[in-house]
Amino acid sequence: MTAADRRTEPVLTLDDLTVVYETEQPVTAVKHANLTLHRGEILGLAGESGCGKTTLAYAINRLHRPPARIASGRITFHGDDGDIDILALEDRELRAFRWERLSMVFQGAMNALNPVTTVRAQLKDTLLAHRPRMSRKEIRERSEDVLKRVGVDPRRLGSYPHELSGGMRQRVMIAMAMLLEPQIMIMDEPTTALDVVVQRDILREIVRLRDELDFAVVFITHDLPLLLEISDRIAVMLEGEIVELETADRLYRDAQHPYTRKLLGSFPSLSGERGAFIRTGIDETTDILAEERA
Ligand SMILES: Nc1ncnc2c1ncn2[C@@H]1O[C@H](COP(=O)(O)OP(=O)(O)OP(=O)(O)O)[C@@H](O)[C@H]1O
Repeated sequence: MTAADRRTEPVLTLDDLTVVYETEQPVTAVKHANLTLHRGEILGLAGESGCGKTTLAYAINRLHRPPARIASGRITFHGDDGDIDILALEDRELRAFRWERLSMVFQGAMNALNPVTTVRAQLKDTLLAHRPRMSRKEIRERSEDVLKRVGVDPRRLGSYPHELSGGMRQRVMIAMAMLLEPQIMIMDEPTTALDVVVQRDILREIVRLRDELDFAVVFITHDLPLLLEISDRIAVMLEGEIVELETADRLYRDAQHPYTRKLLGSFPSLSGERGAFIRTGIDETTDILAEERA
C-alpha cells in the first residue's frame, strides 16, 4: 500500500462526542462532534478562544478531569493490530496507550519537564515505563536519536530543563512525544509561547518529521494562517461544534460556513500563496505568519 493510500485510512474516529462541564450552570464545551483523522495527516483544529478545542483534545486522550464529563459518544483508535475503544480502556491499559499510541504536546508543555532531573533521565523513565526490557544501550541510542530528530544536540541529554531555552525545552517535549513512535500526536498551541522565528523552525520540523515518520497530527490553534500553511485538512469549531471540515486548500479558497469566512476575513494578510514557506522552506516566499504578526 502506498503512503497516499494509507492517508485515506482512518487512525482515529470520534462519533457523536459530547463533553459537558458539570458546573452550577453546566457548559457543553463539545457538542456531538464527529471527526475522522487519517493516517499520517496533519489535521488543524481552528476556532476562537473558548470554542472547545482544548476540551476536545483532552477528551481524546482521556485527560479530562471533573467537572468535565464525557456525556456521549465514542472515540476509536484504529491501530494496525485492531481497533481500540479509548473510552472503555481500564487505567492500566490507558497508561500503556498514552505515549505509545497517542501522545500530546501542550502550550505549557515545556514547563512540564521535571526541573530536578536531566533530559536523559526523563527520556529513560518514559522508555522504561513502556519498554521495561530495553537495554541501556538501546535507551541511549533511542534518546540520542529523538533529540537529533527534533534538532537538539544529544550532548544536551545531561542538561536540566532550566539550562535550556524555551524553544529547546519545547523541542525536548516533542522528542518525548515521539519517543515511542505513536501513530498520533495531538499538539495544542505547542509553539504559541515562543517567538516567531523559533516557532517557525519548530513547525517546519514537525512537518518534516511527519513526512519522514508518517504519524498523524491534530494541531490546535486559533492561528488560522498558520494552520493553512501546515495542515492537510482543517476543522473549524464554533461554540463546541465542528462547523466545517475541509482540505486546507478548499477551506482557503471556498469556505462554506459563514463563521469560517468570518474567521478567514479576520486575518487580512491571508492573500499570499498558502503553504509555500514551511513546506518548501523558501525564505523569499511571502511569509504569511510574520506579516500577520507584524
Ligand atoms: N474547568 C472548567 N469548568 C467549567 N467550564 C470550563 C472549564 N474549562 C473550560 N470550560 C469551558 O468550556 C468551554 C471550552 O473551553 P476550552 O478551553 O476547551 O476552549 P478552547 O477553544 O481550547 O479555548 P482556548 O483557545 O482559549 O484554549 C469554554 O466555554 C470554557 O469556559
